[in-house]
Amino acid sequence: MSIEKYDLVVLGSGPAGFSAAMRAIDFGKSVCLVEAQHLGGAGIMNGALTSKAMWELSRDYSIASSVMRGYRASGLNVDYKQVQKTIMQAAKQKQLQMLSQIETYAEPTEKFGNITLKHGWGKFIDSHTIEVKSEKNTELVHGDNFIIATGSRPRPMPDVEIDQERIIDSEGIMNLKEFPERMIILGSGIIGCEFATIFSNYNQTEVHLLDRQHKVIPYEDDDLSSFVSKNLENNGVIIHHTANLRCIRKRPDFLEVVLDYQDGHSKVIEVDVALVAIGRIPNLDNIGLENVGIERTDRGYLNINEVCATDDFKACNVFAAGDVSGHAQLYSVGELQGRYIVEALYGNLEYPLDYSNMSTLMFFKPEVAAVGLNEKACQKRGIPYKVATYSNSLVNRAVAMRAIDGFIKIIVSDDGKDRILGMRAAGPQASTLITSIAYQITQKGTLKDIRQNVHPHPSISEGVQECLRVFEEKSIYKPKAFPDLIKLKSWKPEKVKEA
Ligand SMILES: Cc1cc2nc3c(=O)[nH]c(=O)nc-3n(C[C@H](O)[C@H](O)[C@H](O)COP(=O)(O)OP(=O)(O)OC[C@H]3O[C@@H](n4cnc5c(N)ncnc54)[C@H](O)[C@@H]3O)c2cc1C
Ligand SMILES: NC(=O)c1ccc[n+]([C@@H]2O[C@H](COP(=O)([O-])OP(=O)(O)OC[C@H]3O[C@@H](n4cnc5c(N)ncnc54)[C@H](O)[C@@H]3O)[C@@H](O)[C@H]2O)c1
Repeated sequence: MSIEKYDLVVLGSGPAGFSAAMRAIDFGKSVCLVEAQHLGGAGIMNGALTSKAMWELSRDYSIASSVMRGYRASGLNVDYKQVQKTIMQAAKQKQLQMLSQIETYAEPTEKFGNITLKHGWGKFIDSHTIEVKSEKNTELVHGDNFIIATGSRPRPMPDVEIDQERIIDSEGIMNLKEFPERMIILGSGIIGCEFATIFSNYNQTEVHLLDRQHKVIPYEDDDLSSFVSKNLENNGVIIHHTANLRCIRKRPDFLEVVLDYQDGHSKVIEVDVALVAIGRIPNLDNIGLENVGIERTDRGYLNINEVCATDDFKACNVFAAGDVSGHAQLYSVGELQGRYIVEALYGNLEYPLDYSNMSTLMFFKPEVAAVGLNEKACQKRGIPYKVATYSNSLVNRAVAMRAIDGFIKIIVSDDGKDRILGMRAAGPQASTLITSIAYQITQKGTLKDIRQNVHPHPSISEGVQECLRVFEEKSIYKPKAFPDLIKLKSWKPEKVKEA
């Protein structure tokens, strides 16, 4: 059997694998991209793009059905099948762009390398060979270097069998035939809260959300968790705080869900669909890790170093990027790592891999964005900080939009240096606002560095400007006049550490 040879072989075409492959052709390399399922991985299908398409559509619907804006739409109705069709059009559009680029670079040119896409399951035979197995055939592929970018899948819930019809996870959303009348979402992290937002926006489904703790998105500070909880409830979501799932009994026409609360009482509810969203686990089974001597961490991820190598850089030809790496499971992290590996291999590394400025966008109602440290993280690390909060209800643009629900919260170090440590933004355009502070975190910026920036009017970003002014007691609107809307406080550990 003849073996095709490549400079770089990438397992998985999600954000991590695709970005690595595309960066490698910039360096004139021959690349083989192996994909077992959907081109684009969870970055496109059953993941980031499809869920965001669904969120956007649900938000439009929710705005159209509102009655507080001087208009009242009549005859408004929504059809799940049509919604699904629109989402699939979005996914298809993106996949066709990816395919078009792959086809454009099928042959090498003087300046660029070339890329070959193979559909099939990739598995290491040895450290320079993988087997690619599809329904039609099995072939061997040789590579000088490899990147494992096989992503993640939903974490199974003990004793809950996913049938992807009535008991689904995020991979089964597209299998639903219509809006369920009643639904429970198990897990109140980002995916759980995003789908609770989406289904409650459509107002066709009675949405229950199981939250094992007191607050949803438990890793965030209490003010943000409470804000998200309150808004979900205002949108009609029934949140079962401090509840654990005992079991789901499948009846012919409904599911019987038994919940046990921390205070000892239990509740039985009836729903039509249960959606499990309790985290994601890496796809590392049956890819031949044992044939290349790579071990997994206690948490099941790949043990990678500062350049995403699975061993000492000079001795290593197997790298890992994206959700398998054990870093935050975000599209941008996968892209960053994938591109970084290629630059480490074929280019000159100009800066170390930096995760401190990675923003997380959460598509709730309203949207929420996070970058850098929050109060919980500062306190855990013993970092003294000051924190200012500024409500959107004082920001003219938000007032004009009639969308005053939200706030800006910025944290700076309280060590005389005033270094920007983190920001949380909730409200319209939060996803755009976060990048200015993310940039300051990358640049190790201080309050002094950014206070000269003048923000245009009327913009939501004026809230960031005012929030920064609060630290120096120079804001136009004052905490004394609006104690509930503008806040400044500080925290110091007993033993102070450097930020
Ligand atoms: C519902 C949902 C919403 C999300 N929303 C966001 C968001 O708004 N913003 C954000 O930043 N992140 C979001 N994420 C997370 C984001 O999608 C992931 O972090 C990202 O897709 C991970 O990229 P990756 O390349 O590591 O893996 P993946 O995207 O999972 O891609 C891995 C690919 O590898 C393939 N593969 C697996 N094993 C093999 C094998 N042996 N051989 C060949 N191919 C293989 C898989 O089929 C898959 O296509 C969301 C995730 C979900 C599930
Ligand atoms: N907008 C975005 O950036 C975005 C959107 C969706 C997903 N993602 C990524 O996908 C990853 C997975 O999302 P997720 O929401 O599934 O995970 P998550 O880690 O954000 O949240 C999981 C939730 O499930 C709860 N949980 C865990 N085990 C449970 C159990 N047995 N019973 C009840 N609750 C349980 C946890 O307490 C937590 O609240 C995230 O870490 C995130 O990085 C990102």
